[in-house]
Amino acid sequence: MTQTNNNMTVNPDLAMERAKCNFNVLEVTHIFDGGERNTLQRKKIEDVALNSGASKDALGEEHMSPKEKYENAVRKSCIYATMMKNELAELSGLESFGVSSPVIRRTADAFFKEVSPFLLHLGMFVPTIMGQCTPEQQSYWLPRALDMQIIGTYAQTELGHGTFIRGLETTATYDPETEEFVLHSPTLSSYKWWAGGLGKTVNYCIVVAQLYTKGECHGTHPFIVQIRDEDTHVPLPGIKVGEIGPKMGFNTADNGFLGFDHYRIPREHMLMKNAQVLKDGTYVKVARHGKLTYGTMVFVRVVLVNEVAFNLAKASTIAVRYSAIRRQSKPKPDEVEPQILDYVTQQHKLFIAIATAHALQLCSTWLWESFSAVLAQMKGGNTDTLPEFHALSSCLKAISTSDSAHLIEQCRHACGGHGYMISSGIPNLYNFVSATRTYEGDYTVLLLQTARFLVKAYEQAEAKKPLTPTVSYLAHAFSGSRATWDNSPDGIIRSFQALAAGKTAVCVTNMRKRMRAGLSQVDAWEMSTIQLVAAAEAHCRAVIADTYRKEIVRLTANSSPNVKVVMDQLTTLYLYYWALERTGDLLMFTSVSQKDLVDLQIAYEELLLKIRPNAVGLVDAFDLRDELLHSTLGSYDGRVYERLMEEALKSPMNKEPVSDAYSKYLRPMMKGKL
Ligand SMILES: CC/C=C\C/C=C\C/C=C\C/C=C\CCCCC(=O)SCCNC(=O)CCNC(=O)[C@H](O)C(C)(C)COP(=O)(O)OP(=O)(O)OC[C@H]1O[C@@H](n2cnc3c(N)ncnc32)[C@H](O)[C@@H]1OP(=O)(O)O
Ligand SMILES: Cc1cc2nc3c(=O)[nH]c(=O)nc-3n(C[C@H](O)[C@H](O)[C@H](O)COP(=O)(O)OP(=O)(O)OC[C@H]3O[C@@H](n4cnc5c(N)ncnc54)[C@H](O)[C@@H]3O)c2cc1C
Repeated sequence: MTQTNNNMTVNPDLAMERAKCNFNVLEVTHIFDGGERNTLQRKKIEDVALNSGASKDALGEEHMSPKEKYENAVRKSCIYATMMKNELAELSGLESFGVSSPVIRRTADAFFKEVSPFLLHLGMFVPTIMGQCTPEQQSYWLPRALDMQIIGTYAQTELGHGTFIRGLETTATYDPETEEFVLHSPTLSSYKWWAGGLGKTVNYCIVVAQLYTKGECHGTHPFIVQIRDEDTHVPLPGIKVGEIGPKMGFNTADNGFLGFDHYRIPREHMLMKNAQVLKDGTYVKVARHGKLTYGTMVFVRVVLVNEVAFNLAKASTIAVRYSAIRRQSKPKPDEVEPQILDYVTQQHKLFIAIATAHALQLCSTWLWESFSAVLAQMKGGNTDTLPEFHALSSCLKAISTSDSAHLIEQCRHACGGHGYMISSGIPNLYNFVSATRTYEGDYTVLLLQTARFLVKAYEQAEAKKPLTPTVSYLAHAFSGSRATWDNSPDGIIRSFQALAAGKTAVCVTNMRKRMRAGLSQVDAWEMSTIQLVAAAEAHCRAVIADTYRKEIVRLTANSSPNVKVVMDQLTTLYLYYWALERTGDLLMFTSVSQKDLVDLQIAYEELLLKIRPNAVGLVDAFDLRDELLHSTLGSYDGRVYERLMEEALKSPMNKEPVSDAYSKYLRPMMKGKL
């Protein structure tokens, strides 16, 4: 066993990997964090939040009953929220604590193997108050929410409808006599369903309901609604609320249901930034864009790209470290069993996960900056950039969550049987991230939103009208010849854009054909949706590839030579991987030949070998403390087998030498006395 500086006993294979790494790990950490200052600030926050040991459980969460798990999660949420109000608020340098800080959010992961019941309070309740309230409403609600005097959630989805918001059934009918809204759930399918924290934790929620005033329906609007007594926490009369039951993950989030029986709230509890109902019941539209009430969803879609990048970084750290200590099979009889990381197929499974974590992390920062610019313009009354941003955030949310879920599962495959243990950390990561593909807008549904934008942009390009930046490549779609293949990074990115343009053109052509053949526009669109989803996916891959490449070139401009090399290798790997995944499309839409593709495969395999010696260094650069990983397989010291055994011995099943099930069932059955 090798000793490190701080006297930690480290598995010798991992120690060897670290000795072999040829680049400065800290420099890459700074790139991933967005600069040295951010790294220092993150570390300070982690030290304060995690060094006290407050995040630890006496008994592993996985051995608790559902009720114990929930109560334990509330206990730790309260500890963490108190830390946020006190020590962490100042350190995080945020005006309003925690609300948009990925570091605060990530540090919280040390406290929860699943999720906090407060996630929706900070993730959607507070952002909705910030985004949908008038200044007067904000000054009343925001301090109470930030100080955790009230805890809230976001109740939009109903039993009958999640995707189709316009189809929601909950009604909010204005009564000018009492200046109140009457909230009502007219059917079983109108019951709110899913909101995180609603089951047992929150006392307030944002409710999205169909607004009726003066006998007219004005569509869905948000309302802030008290559902439990602020002192006793008992549900208020007219409210039917509870928890929806066990799920694949999110089992500490007490997702809930909620129904209203003619439940009254004051007029001022409608969130009135974008639309108002006056005392006499007159409806006044304030916003210049009809979809601004969907703003919180757009915010969360942006946040999620960062969230899944972080979770993928965790899974790849676990799987790469484990692959460095795990030895299996004997391809060369005279040599020792190799580390499984030496198998090229293993590298193929894992290095794309590292590269994707980088790509998504950098895209998320870029997306956040674009979002801030759109918000700043909207403050000045200009909503022109919103359609492009909605299209962009929709596809990035869809692809980042779907790719991350797939790659986390691939990391589990890479860990063999031990990856299936809860204690490996990977099942919880997968259960969490696979939900992100569905919530906040399902994958297919969001890609079809992007496709709407692409088709419109294509028609603009056809009419030689100006295009917005992310689709400017469509201007080249009418050259009449296939894009020229060239295997440089810029050449591959141009090919990805040609794929997206080509697929969009095919969709438009097919829809026009179908309409000429007599189909309505809606039916022609529906018949083309498989290809429209593929076009939007191709567009998103082009955007991610282009952004990742540009950002890495920019961020490594002053890096040391070896960091430049390894970062360049990772971006190239990302481009080769996706080119090889899409060979059929490249053959359709570019001049690539069979020989070019065979050469590209060989170049890809050689690149894997070049990255191999730096693999552990690359995941170390994510700088994920053991407390965040929650993993027997991925800890920094690589004491995998010791940890697996330690965890197994904690199982309550091992507390008694003979299980009660023996005398109750096994013995009678074996003795023929059952
Ligand atoms: C410290 C802690 C800090 C942070 C927390 C950290 C992490 C938090 C992470 C996560 C939070 C935790 C958990 C979240 C749990 C999940 C919560 C939820 O799921 S809430 C519910 C979410 N629900 C959805 O997302 C529903 C999806 N459906 C829709 O968005 C819409 O219904 C639709 C599919 C977009 C369709 O809408 P609609 O029918 O109204 O519109 P049309 O299709 O007819 O389109 C008309 C026109 O409008 C454009 N448009 C649609 N949406 C938008 C938008 N948002 N912005 C701008 N424009 C929009 C659309 O493109 C059309 O344009 P056109 O083509 O006509 O020009
Ligand atoms: C863990 C978790 C937490 C959640 N938390 C919250 C919360 O806090 N608050 C809240 O309000 N909601 C929450 N939700 C609900 C979530 O937002 C919805 O489940 C999600 O938006 C998908 O909607 P749906 O369930 O209605 O799916 P559906 O729309 O019924 O989707 C089912 C299938 O139909 C397809 N489909 C639907 N419409 C179309 C279409 N137009 N074209 C093609 N295909 C289509 C979808 O692609 C999907 O494959 C949560 C969900 C989960 C899983």
